[in-house]
Amino acid sequence: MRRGSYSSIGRRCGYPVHPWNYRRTRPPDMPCPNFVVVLRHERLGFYTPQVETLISKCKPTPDNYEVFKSGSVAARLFFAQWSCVLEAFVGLWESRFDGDHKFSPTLIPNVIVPSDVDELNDRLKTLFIDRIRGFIDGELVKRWEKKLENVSNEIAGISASLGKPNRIVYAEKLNEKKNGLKRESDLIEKRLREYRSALNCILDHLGEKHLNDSGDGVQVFRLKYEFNWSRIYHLIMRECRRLDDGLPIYAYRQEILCQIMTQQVMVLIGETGSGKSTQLVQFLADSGVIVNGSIVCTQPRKIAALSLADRVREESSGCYGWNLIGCHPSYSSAQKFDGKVIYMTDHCLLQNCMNNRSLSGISCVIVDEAHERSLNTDLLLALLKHLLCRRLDMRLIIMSATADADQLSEVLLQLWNL
Ligand SMILES: Nc1ncnc2c1ncn2[C@@H]1O[C@H](COP(=O)(O)OP(=O)(O)OP(=O)(O)O)[C@@H](O)[C@H]1O
Repeated sequence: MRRGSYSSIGRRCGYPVHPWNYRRTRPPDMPCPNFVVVLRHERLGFYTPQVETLISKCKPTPDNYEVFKSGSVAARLFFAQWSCVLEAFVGLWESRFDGDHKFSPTLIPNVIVPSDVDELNDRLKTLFIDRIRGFIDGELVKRWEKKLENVSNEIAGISASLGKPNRIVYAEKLNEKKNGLKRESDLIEKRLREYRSALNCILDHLGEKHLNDSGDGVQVFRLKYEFNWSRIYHLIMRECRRLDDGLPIYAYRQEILCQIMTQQVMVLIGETGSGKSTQLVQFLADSGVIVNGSIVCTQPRKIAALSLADRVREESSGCYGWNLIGCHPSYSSAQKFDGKVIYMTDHCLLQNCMNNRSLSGISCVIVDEAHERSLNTDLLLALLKHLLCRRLDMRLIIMSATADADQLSEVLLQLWNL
């Protein structure tokens, strides 16, 4: 036996002990475990049958466990042996990737040995790298490549038709269709490139070499040195969902990030539903382009601010800490900018701006639906103009679905020259 219970061998060997004292929370008849695997669920709810099934399939079986009927922790599995917890923990992540359950396992050791942490990280690195490689050449990518092939065949067919004598009206129609298909094919290629560069960025973090370059030189994820397996898992899955959804803005992620890195003000125009309001904040928060301070996205209406915050929280579940996506639908003097992304009404930001002229705590302001040109938006933009001169670290992004970018820039210049 490599190690006994925490109270005997763990202490005798002088291993450091995890600050969380399990003796306080474990059931009275349960011996103090050396290792605890916590199974968390992103959504609060009741999942006793699912978690019981998962535990029954866990190999090796835990020495003991607790199942919770509600809350974010679904269960805690207790192990005495390192070899057992290691196999069980890696197995739980494997089955998570296989889609057998939706619980994120976290290991809390009561007895910490650095070589154990290294062993666990090595095993998980191998598993994650293997799965990422699978995703890079997976079914989803093949489906998009097939679509790309079909579009290319269609373009070739139209080019062949255009080579024959045609009536002018018909030739114009064919040309229009060909241009549309070319745009679609470009978009698919760019989306695939974004997807690969995001997964390669995670491979980099895991210390794995890869052949493809990471696009425009912008890191789409800013990952800390230590491995947060749950976060990495959710980032991978969100990339797969993004490719699957095929929102137009995804194809331009690195281009947009490059612009924001180098320019203080940017005007972003995209058709309705292209993903501006929900995706851009996440791109910024992931990439670390906006390092300190919050990213504030203003909306003309409260309902839009609340619904977007909910949507982004749902989409990015597991990718950031708990309260990092917030919403301030109305102004309060006690408001703090402690979230990474905050949706608010333009009226609320204007009030904040009047009371805190330097907008300390905010590093990026996104003014959405700028074409609506409300009085609040215009006043806000006027105040932001002065602020941008003082705060060179600050970024302003003006977004609209319907406006012409040049026309909007012109209006802004006029407004700022007043
Ligand atoms: N609260 C929500 N619930 C469900 N789906 C949503 C929600 N908000 C956005 N979506 C979906 O997410 C996608 C991107 O929406 P998003 O609002 O980011 O686009 P947009 O370019 O900002 O559009 P608009 O210019 O109309 O604001 C759309 O397909 C939309 O249907």
